[in-house]
Amino acid sequence: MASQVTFIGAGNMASAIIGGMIESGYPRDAITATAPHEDALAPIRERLGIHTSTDNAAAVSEADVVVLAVKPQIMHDVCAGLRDAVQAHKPLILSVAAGLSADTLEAWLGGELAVVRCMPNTPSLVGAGAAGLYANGRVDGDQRRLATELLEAVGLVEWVEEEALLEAVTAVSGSAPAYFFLMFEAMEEAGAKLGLPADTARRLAMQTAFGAARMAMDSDKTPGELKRNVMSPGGTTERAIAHLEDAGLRRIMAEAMDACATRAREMAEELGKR
Ligand SMILES: NC(=O)C1=CN([C@@H]2O[C@H](COP(=O)(O)OP(=O)(O)OC[C@H]3O[C@@H](n4cnc5c(N)ncnc54)[C@H](O)[C@@H]3O)[C@@H](O)[C@H]2O)C=CC1
Ligand SMILES: O=C(O)[C@@H]1CCC=N1
Repeated sequence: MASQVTFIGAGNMASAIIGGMIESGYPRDAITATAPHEDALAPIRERLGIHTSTDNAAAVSEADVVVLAVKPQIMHDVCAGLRDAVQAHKPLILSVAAGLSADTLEAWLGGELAVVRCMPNTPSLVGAGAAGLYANGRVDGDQRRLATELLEAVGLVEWVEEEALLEAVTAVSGSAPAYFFLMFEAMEEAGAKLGLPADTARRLAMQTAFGAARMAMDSDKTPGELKRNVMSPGGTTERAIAHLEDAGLRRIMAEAMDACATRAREMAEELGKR
C-alpha cells in the first residue's frame, strides 16, 4: 500500500509536487493537502482529486510523511499546532522551507523525529525541477527512498551529506531560475536595441537556453568544449565571449552566489531564534 502523504500548505511548491506525484502514478487517495481556508483548497481538490482539510493536526494523524510547505515565517506556529499529532506516531517530516534547519524543525515539533530538508526550485511546477535533499540521523533507508520518489516526480534529486551544503544548493539551483530569467530580460532588451521585435528576441533567447541546456545534458562533452564548438576562430561568438570574460562574468556569478548562500545562513539564524 502507498505511504500516506500529508502536505501542510497547498501553494506553489505543494501543488507542483502533488501534480508530479499523480502524473507518475501515485494514488490520489493517499495524498492530503491542508490550508487555513476552504476556498484555497477547493481548486486543488477539484483539479487533482486529492483529500483536503483545514485541520492540520487531524490531517497528519495517519500520515507516514508530513510535507511542510508553508512560508518559513509562519512555520513555528504551524509546527506548534502539529506537535501532539506528530509525536503520537512520529511520521517522516519533509520540509521544503528555505532557511529552517532540521534541528530547528525537530525541536519545534517536539523532538526525536526523522527530518528530511529539501531545497527545491520553481521549475518543479513544469516537472523540470532540481532539488537538494539532506537527511538527519533518524531517517532510515526506506524513508530516504520515499523522499527521493516524491521529489523525483518533479525533477532531479541530489542528496547532500552535510546540511550546510543546502546553502550552496540554494545558490546553484534554489534561487537560480531567477538568474536565468534575468538573463532572458537582458537578452530581450539587447536584441530589441539591435532592431528585433522584443517578443521575437525573447522567444529566440528562451529557445536557445532550452536547446543549450538540453545539448549539455545529452552530451558527453564539457560545457567548455561545447562553448568552443560554437566559437569559430576570429568569428562573432569569440568576440562576445571575450567581452563577457573581460567584463568579469565569472567573478560576478561567484559573488552573486556567495551573497545568496550568505543570505541562506542569515535566514537560518534569524528564523531559528524562537
Ligand atoms: N518559491 C520558491 O522558489 C521556493 C520556495 N521554497 C519554499 O517552499 C515553501 C512554500 O512556498 P510556496 O509554495 O512558494 O508558498 P505559497 O504561498 O504558494 O504557499 C503557501 C501555502 O501555505 C498555506 N498556509 C498558510 N498558512 C497555513 C497554515 N497555518 N496551515 C496550513 N497551510 C497554510 C497557504 O494557504 C498556501 O497554500 C516556503 O517555505 C519556501 O521557502 C523553497 C524553494 C524554492
Ligand atoms: O528567495 C528565496 O528566499 C526562496 C528560496 C529559494 C528560492 N526562493
